[in-house]
Amino acid sequence: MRVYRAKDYKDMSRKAANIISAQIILKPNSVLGLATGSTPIGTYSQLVDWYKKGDLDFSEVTSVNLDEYKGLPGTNEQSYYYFMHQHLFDQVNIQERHTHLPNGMEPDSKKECERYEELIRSLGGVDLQLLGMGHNGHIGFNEPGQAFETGTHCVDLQESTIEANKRFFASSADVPRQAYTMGIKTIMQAKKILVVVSGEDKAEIVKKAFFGPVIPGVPASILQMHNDVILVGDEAALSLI
Ligand SMILES: N[C@@H]1[C@@H](O)[C@H](O)[C@@H](COP(=O)(O)O)O[C@@H]1O
Repeated sequence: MRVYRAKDYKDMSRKAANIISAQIILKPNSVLGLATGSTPIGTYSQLVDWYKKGDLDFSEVTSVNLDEYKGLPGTNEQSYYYFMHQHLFDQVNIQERHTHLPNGMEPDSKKECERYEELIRSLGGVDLQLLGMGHNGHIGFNEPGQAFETGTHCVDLQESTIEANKRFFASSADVPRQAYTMGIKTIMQAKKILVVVSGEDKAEIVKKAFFGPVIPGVPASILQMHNDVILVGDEAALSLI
């Protein structure tokens, strides 16, 4: 694992965007695994900026997102579909048909998870997977305790995750209780993984995930077993390592 220390959130975003940008320049038809959450917003905005300056071209890029709330339509502002269109897809020249997320409106979990897993396989896998990390070490929506070997599946969100994400909803009662997410196995199959972390509140989990034992209780700890992981964090998030 390589660790890039950034001085603040802006610097972290620029460093992460640089890595994604290099990926696209070296392989214009890359399959990017994308993430939501507040941490990668600055990374997306930096990519949009470079695109607008003419330095990046997304026309051949394909994207597959990590996860989506079950039961939220793409028109809902809290859906990850909406988030991705707002922060990236609508602002660059990626082709809509090349952008993929789990379909939160598919009620049949088995059917949707199989479709998504098959889609990723048919694309030849993910070249670069961007990840944020929850306070309990979740990646995507893989909550602590789940088996490392799962593919895309439907999860019951933990109370702490619902609490953390309620800031985006009117109340915690409005936060969906389930989500579709790529599994740990799906994530680990990506050729390269880029993790972004920011803020003092992530320092403890960063230490546990990257320097503690590899255990299902800390889902992100499995990343220690991947042979091409880059961790980009700001001073605060990396303060304990
Ligand atoms: N499903 C997403 C994760 O992919 C993300 O990593 C996490 C942390 O979000 P933030 O970056 O806002 O701390 O939030 C959500 O639960």
